[in-house]
Amino acid sequence: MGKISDAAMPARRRLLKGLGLLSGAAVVGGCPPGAAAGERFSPGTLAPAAREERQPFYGAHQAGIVTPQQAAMMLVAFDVLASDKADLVRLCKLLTARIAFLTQGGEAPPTDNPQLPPLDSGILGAHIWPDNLTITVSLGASLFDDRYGLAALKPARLQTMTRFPNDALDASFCHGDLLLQICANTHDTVIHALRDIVKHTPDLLSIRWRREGFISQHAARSRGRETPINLLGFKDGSANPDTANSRLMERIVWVTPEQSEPAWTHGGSYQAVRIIQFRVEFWDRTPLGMQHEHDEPDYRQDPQGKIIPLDAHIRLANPRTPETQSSLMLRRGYSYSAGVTAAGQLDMGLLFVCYQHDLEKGFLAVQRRLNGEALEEYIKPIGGGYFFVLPGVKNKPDYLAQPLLEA
Ligand SMILES: C=CC1=C(C)c2cc3[nH]c(cc4nc(cc5[nH]c(cc1n2)c(C)c5CCC(=O)O)C(CCC(=O)O)=C4C)c(C)c3C=C
Ligand SMILES: [Fe+2]
Repeated sequence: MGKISDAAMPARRRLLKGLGLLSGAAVVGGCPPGAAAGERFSPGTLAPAAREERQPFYGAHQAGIVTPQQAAMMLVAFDVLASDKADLVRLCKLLTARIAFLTQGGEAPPTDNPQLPPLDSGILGAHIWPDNLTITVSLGASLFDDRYGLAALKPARLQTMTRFPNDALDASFCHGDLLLQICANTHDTVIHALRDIVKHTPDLLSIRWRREGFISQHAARSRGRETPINLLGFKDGSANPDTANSRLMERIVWVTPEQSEPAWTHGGSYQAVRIIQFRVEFWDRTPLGMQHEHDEPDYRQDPQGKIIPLDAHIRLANPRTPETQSSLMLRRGYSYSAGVTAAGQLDMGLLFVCYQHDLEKGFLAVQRRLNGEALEEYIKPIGGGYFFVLPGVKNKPDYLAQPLLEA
């Protein structure tokens, strides 16, 4: 294995200075059911694993965004096959019913007739435990084409993801009419949920791409006290905004009536998804630099970048100036490990997911600042897309996307 040249060392040292080793103050988030009194969890940390744990389905916002991160996740993008708007309504009602059931749990439907296929995959046994499941539904810009007459109602900032300079996008891992972000305490529950939804929608949805993610078991076992470590070895998520602060979430994450957006979008959020492959073999051959995690940086005391270089990832991502306050976002990333690339390298990386009330001011502004950063030597974005997370379903007879489809 070749030794990395000296010339490459400062780049990695600089990266470490600006990444996990100066990761900002620990911020805390909501308190999930089943947590001990006083225990709080940030979005970058895991709730206690328990199959009885349940996230509410009904509410102003969908679950799975400010929800403390579960251990297992899957992103599944679909092409919608619905033949017309009425068929799209049928799909949304079906999704609502399945998600409401799966996230709250209950008895698996019995199969009385051995001649017929079973109604449930059976992989969770006779009882379907909620297992902290969330299924978050979002729509891609392509759903607002001429198929369903929704063009005039498209969220103002929703667009098709285009290539950034360091991207090597694989078309088979990009975009989609509809995206499900499925998260739970265990992968069994995530897979069961996917199979349930696919089984109920064969004429309405066709899978376009899929990726499974996880957060580190180390963080999982710490029950919220430690931020997950990503596959480059950085604590990732510690500088996230406080999800327990609902006023802050209104400002950063949720679309509100103050924005010039169609009324149906209020309570929803823009979601940017990026499948970012890491060059882990290269990274693992590069010497390490610093080793300490510090508190929230004060860039006003370091205008020349002597402590944190001006081009460090965290400084570019959030320069902490009054002008860049509008580009704050909530990150909810997961690691992925998916076999071997065609070039024989480990296919591992980050399923970067972030939420913001304005895609332009949030993800797009931040990614433009990050273009050309030193970290690019070790990463390659290969897929993803931009989506709009539907507002929550407030009450029982209502269904997902109803304000859009009945506008
Ligand atoms: C466009 C948005 C971002 C992309 C893409 C992104 C990729 C990326 N990030 C890391 C590792 C870390 N990022 C950290 C902080 C951080 N990153 C972004 C945005 C993107 N990152 C933001 C907005 C922030 C917060 C900055 C702040 O508020 O100070 C950190 C520090 C710890 C933390 O807060 O999470 C790490 C580590 C990798 C490896 C990566 C892609 C490969
Ligand atoms: Fe980052």
